[in-house]
Amino acid sequence: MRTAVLAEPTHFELEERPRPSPGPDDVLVAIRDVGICGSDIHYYEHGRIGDYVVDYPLVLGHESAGEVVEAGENVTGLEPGDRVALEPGVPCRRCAHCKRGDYHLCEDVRFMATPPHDGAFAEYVAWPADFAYELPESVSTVEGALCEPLSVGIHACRRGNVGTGDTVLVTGAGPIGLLAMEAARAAGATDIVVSDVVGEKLDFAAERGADLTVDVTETDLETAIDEYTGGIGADVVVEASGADPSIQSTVDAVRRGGTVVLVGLADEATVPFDVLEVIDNEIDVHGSFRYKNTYDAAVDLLADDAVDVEGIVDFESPLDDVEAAFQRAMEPTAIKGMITLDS
Ligand SMILES: NC(=O)c1ccc[n+]([C@@H]2O[C@H](COP(=O)([O-])OP(=O)(O)OC[C@H]3O[C@@H](n4cnc5c(N)ncnc54)[C@H](O)[C@@H]3O)[C@@H](O)[C@H]2O)c1
Ligand SMILES: C[C@@H](O)[C@H](N)C(=O)O
Repeated sequence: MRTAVLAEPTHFELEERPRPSPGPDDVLVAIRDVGICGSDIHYYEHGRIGDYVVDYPLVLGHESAGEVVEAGENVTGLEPGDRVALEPGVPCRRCAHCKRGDYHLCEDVRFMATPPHDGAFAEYVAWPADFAYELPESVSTVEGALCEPLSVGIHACRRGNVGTGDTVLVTGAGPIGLLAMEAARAAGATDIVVSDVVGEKLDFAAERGADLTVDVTETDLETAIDEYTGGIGADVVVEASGADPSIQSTVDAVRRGGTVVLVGLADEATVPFDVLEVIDNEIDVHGSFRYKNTYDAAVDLLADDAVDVEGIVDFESPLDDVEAAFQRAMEPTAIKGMITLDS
């Protein structure tokens, strides 16, 4: 099968590799669409993210969907011809975290495209059937692939307990912020404010329904939120930029008794943070790591047309052009590139 392999920093090679064989509990999936995520770009450019260091060659891509072509002997509920979204992190199922139900915190998770595990920029992937979610007729495989970043947004909104009538501030209008905005709206938020430092990103967020956008290079975020909420502050802040100033501003923008959800990964582990504001204002600060039990919800939201994910895709490229696609994805105004594979 054709496979795009990251052979060295900033260089892919197209290789012929053997088609994987599904185990008894797996499905073999002919991949149709794979999104390019910021973490793929980071591995492409820098060869590492924190302690995860690429041992070349590595297959990138973890936002994937395709068509089942073979099902292992124990698989029930999926058969050849079914279209599925693949949840990329398969946990050990045995550790204390898995047994508590926090399978996304499993330390032995096999997560696609996270060293040393290969991802989905390939014609076929064999994957455990219980981490493959059937897509109804009305949901495309592009949408199936985007269940992954949508899941990050759903999990963040669950961590923030976003509810009916809430005002939610999303800081950062990249794919994660835009899809957190979708998830917040679907969870009942009626007012969504989005901040960024790039005007084009904010224009795009406004086109997609943000009620207010704030360019923090021009306007003070706390002042803008105060004006919008009559001095109260946002009920929930979802921090989706990873930028230090944005992380610091969350505690000023949230209301007393509100919740801050930290999704964006800061460059450094330590960011100065006003803990007295957190204490005096009883602010709940939650980390949000990947997701758990979100794929069924993501597929249902898509089937109900309750979220728009496909609209964030700004270009599609074939597997053969993966290198050019990554170069394009690195442009400052790019949002989401999609690698498409022929049937
Ligand atoms: N916690 C998790 O499980 C998880 C999962 C996926 C991604 N992430 C992280 O979430 C973040 C967002 O991911 P993405 O793919 O959307 O990234 P992205 O780089 O595409 O988007 C980040 C956005 O933040 C904007 N930004 C920069 N400085 C800002 C500031 N001071 N205020 C407001 N916005 C600012 C950028 O212009 C950009 O539009 C990244 O840090 C990523 O690593 C975390
Ligand atoms: C969750 C996923 O999208 C993220 N890029 C990660 O590797 O954790």
